[in-house]
Parts: sequence; C-alpha cells; structure tokens
Amino acid sequence: MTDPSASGTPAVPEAPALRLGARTSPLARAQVDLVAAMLAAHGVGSSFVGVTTTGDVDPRLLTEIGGTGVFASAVRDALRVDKIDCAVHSLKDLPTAAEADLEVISVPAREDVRDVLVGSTLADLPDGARVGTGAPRRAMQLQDWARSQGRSIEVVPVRGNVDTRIDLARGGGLDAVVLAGAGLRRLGYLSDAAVELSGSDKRDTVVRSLPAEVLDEDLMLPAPGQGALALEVSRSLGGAARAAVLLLDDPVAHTEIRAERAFLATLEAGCTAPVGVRARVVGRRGNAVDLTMRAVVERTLLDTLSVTTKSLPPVRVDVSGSTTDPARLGADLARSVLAQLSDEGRRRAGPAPARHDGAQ
Ligand SMILES: NCc1[nH]cc(CCC(=O)O)c1CC(=O)O
Repeated sequence: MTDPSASGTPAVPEAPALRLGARTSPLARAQVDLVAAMLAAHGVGSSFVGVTTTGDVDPRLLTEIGGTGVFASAVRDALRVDKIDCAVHSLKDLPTAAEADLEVISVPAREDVRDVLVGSTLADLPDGARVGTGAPRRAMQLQDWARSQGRSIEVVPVRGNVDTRIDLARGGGLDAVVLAGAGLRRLGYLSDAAVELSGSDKRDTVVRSLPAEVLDEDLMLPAPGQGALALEVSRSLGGAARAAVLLLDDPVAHTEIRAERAFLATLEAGCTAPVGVRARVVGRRGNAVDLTMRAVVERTLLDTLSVTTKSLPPVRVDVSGSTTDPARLGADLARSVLAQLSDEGRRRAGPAPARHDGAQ
C-alpha cells in the first residue's frame, strides 16, 4: 500500500495516482492493499482513503439494520464528493440495484468462493453443536446438512468483524463459526496443507491456530458474488484513471458475478437473503461462454409459503448452457425457482374445501 507522500513517481509517468476508498476494517484494508499491488504491477500508484460506515458502528445484526448496502453507501458518498477515485467493495455486500451516477467497471480475479467452518471440522462437531453465523444463507445450509446427517445443530446469530467472530469459537461459547474463505485468505489467516495420513490424502486446515474445514460447494453454496471485489467509479471518471481501473478486470470473474447477481436481483432478494448461488465459467466459444449455475433458496422466500415450511429442505436448482448474456441465464434460473415456489404455495393453500358437514 502506498501513501501519497511515499508513493514516489509511478513507473508509468502519465498514469494517475488513484485514491482508493474503502471501509477501515482490517479486511477492507487488506482488499485495498491487494488492489494497490495489482495497480502497482501496472506501474500505477495509489493511496488509501478510509471511510467509516453505518455497518461498522451499529452493533445490531445486519438482518436487523435492514436494507442492503449499509457498508457500501458511505464509500459511495466519498466517490460522489470526489474524495476518492475508485471504491473497493466486497462485491457480495453491494446491492444489485444500479446507481445512476456510479458504475462497477472492474471485477478482479476471484479469491476462493467457499465458506469455512472455523473452530472444528464437520466430523468433530458434537451433536447439538452451537455454530455461529448471522447469515440466513449459512444457517439454512448448515441445518440442511445436519438434517441429512441425522444430527442437530444450534445456529447462534453473531456478527462483528472477522477477528471478533473467530474469537467466539475460541472460548467464546461456540463450537464453531462460519466465515468466507476469501476474507480469511486475504487476511493471511487460513493455512491449508495437504497431509498424507495412512496413505489417504487429507487436508490440515487451520485458521489462527483453530481447527477448520473449507466447506465444499455441495454442502454450502456461497453468497452471490462471494470472493469477488467490485471496483466502482463515477460514470464521469475518464481518461487514464478509468483505463487504470479497467486493467484489473477479470472477464471470467465478471461473467460469473453477472449471472449470480442477476439471479439475486430477479428473486428481488438482498445480500442477507437465504440464497446461495454459484456460477462457473467452464468454457468459451467465440462470444459465448459456457456457464454452469447451481443455487439453493429457502422455501419461505415467498410470502405465500407458511412459516411451517421452514423445517422443509430448501429448493435446489441448476442449469448449464452456452450464452452471450450471463445475466439472462441467472434470471432464467431465478424464474424457475419462483415458479416452483409459487406452485407449491398454491398447492399448500389448496382450493377451499367443499363443506358438507353439519350445514343444514
Ligand atoms: N458480510 C461481510 C463480508 N463481506 C465480504 C466478506 C469476505 C470476502 C468475500 O466474501 O469476498 C465478508 C466476511 C464474511 O462473510 O466472512
């Protein structure tokens, strides 16, 4: 990370020193450092401008603060008043609605998209284990896994930055917590070594000296956009500054998040919704990409379903195809979920039963 006074002359003299804005949490800082290093590799200097957001100072659960984008809005305001040239967001925290004056122009290569259980491996979780997460998506999938294994898990709502949550699994009364692997890796907290144990290949995964397990996507689909950064600028940003930010775009990551976010937007759900989805670019033919998509959605997503369905397994859907418009594939997949849910809702409500009893 370069500070403006220490950044010196950029290797490309005409390239601007970009002011990168983000939250001041350790993870947001690490993400800005990463972007600064990518820019530096292209000879572009940068500086960090920290922004305090409502999400950082409000101690309530994110699902209670309500609305989406509590982390993003203050950083966006810094773009609007020209305090920064480029916002560095965790893409999964960014609302899907487009902003009239701002645009995400670059999505760098994705970090690990998977979630990680920290504090215990799955196999070592005791029955009735207390597992901390504030994300309905993670709670839904943990409970679905427990149900399929004939085990029980108590999901405990938690929040706080990454360190706070890890500490809850270190004598904080919880057996484990679930965190995004991307955040843990960016902070340098996750070590994941292959070890040979009696001929079989196992992994010895450790997070800040606690046992951990990277959760397979079959068990835990990520949040839309998880593991990706969004580089957002003003629509009026031009010239060398815009060109420098565009250098960091990764077409594979950008394609995947277009499909995932279209899925979320079509469900009209936000970043705290019980929705997991993963799009994966598996090939490319001319203008078209081959995409596979899998998603999991809680059955209570539509109001037409009664809360008693909460104990039912979530809806799982998948699709694959060759497309020039990844957002359409994501939207189509969401519509198939909505059709399935409203069908079930109608069946559950049923036609009004004909009454022959006692009506004289
Ligand atoms: N909601 C907080 C948040 N936003 C982005 C990340 C991690 C980085 C990423 O997923 O890209 C995290 C922490 C977490 O979920 O454990």
